[in-house]
Amino acid sequence: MKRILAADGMEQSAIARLTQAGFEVVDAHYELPELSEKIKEFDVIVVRSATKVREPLIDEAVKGGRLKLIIRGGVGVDNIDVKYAEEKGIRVRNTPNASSASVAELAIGHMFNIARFIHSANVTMRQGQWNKKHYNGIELSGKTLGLIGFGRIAKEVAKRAAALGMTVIYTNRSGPHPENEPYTYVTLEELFQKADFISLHMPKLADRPHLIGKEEIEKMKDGVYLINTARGGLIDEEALCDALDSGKVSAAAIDVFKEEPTKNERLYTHDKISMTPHIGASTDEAQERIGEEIVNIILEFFA
Ligand SMILES: NC(=O)C1=CN([C@@H]2O[C@H](COP(=O)(O)OP(=O)(O)OC[C@H]3O[C@@H](n4cnc5c(N)ncnc54)[C@H](O)[C@@H]3O)[C@@H](O)[C@H]2O)C=CC1
Ligand SMILES: O=C(O)CCC(=O)C(=O)O
Repeated sequence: MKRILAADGMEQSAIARLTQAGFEVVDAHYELPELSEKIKEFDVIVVRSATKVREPLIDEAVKGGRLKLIIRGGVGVDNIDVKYAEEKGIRVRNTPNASSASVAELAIGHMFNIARFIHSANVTMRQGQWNKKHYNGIELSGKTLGLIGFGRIAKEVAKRAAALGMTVIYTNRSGPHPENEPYTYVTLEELFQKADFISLHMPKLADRPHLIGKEEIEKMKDGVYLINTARGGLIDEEALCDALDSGKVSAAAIDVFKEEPTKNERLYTHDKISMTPHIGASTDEAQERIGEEIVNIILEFFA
């Protein structure tokens, strides 16, 4: 019987379908070094973002001679040493489509938060304060939203932002494409100059720690709003805090952190940041779709 380790949880309906199809699913999270031993007993490991599948763990799996497939229940595979696994004959798959709408909705929600101080007002009202005078915000309507990366999630953000009356510009690695109309392609430099809101929707960089640091922030409009629901560290956290303190950046929204859970106290105590603990894909709908995709990948793989 093929054995599947759901290392970071899996939808019950997906577990039921796999069990029905004759697989044994173990829904358990192990930390290293225990995971290095456990992984030898499985044909498939399914992870979200908590479990890191790095070279040493892959070496242990290879010693076990059983692991054939690593599935990332999600989009970003930066927690898996993909090339190394594939070199060792272990396939790596992800579920690229399942969570786009959920992440897009979270990004838009964060934009409303920071434009209207919703995140701060929630905190201060719970403390018994009535800070009406402090919370004069701005409208999203009429503002320019710059999207960095224009893949599945950014396209969902663009649709929603356009419906709110925002002008959407984007930049990505592949350049302009007629399919992306009516949104306007710009270079990264142009985007920095033109955007009132900047939202990141691209993978973690392989060759450098961050995309946006002090220098890049200086090129942006005064009072810009930054949103990162992509990957932690794409915006340098210290440079961001400095820019929030100086007022160069009006406010920021962050779902993803350089280290998770974040220990950056300056960041998580900053009242100009609307933050969530990496919950972009944490909706019933996204997790159901992810579960379905995982089942389909496994059934197809072992067909
Ligand atoms: N907060 C959360 O829970 C979630 C976060 N994510 C993150 O969102 C990212 C984007 O997801 P999708 O839109 O589904 O991916 P996608 O693969 O559909 O799109 C990625 C886009 O980024 C662009 N890109 C890649 N490298 C770039 C660079 N150096 N500069 C500019 N553009 C670049 C690509 O050309 C493409 O347009 C994922 O890589 C993942 O890190 C994804 C799902 C959930
Ligand atoms: O599994 C999660 O909750 C994280 C989702 C994510 O970041 C991704 O799919 O890339």
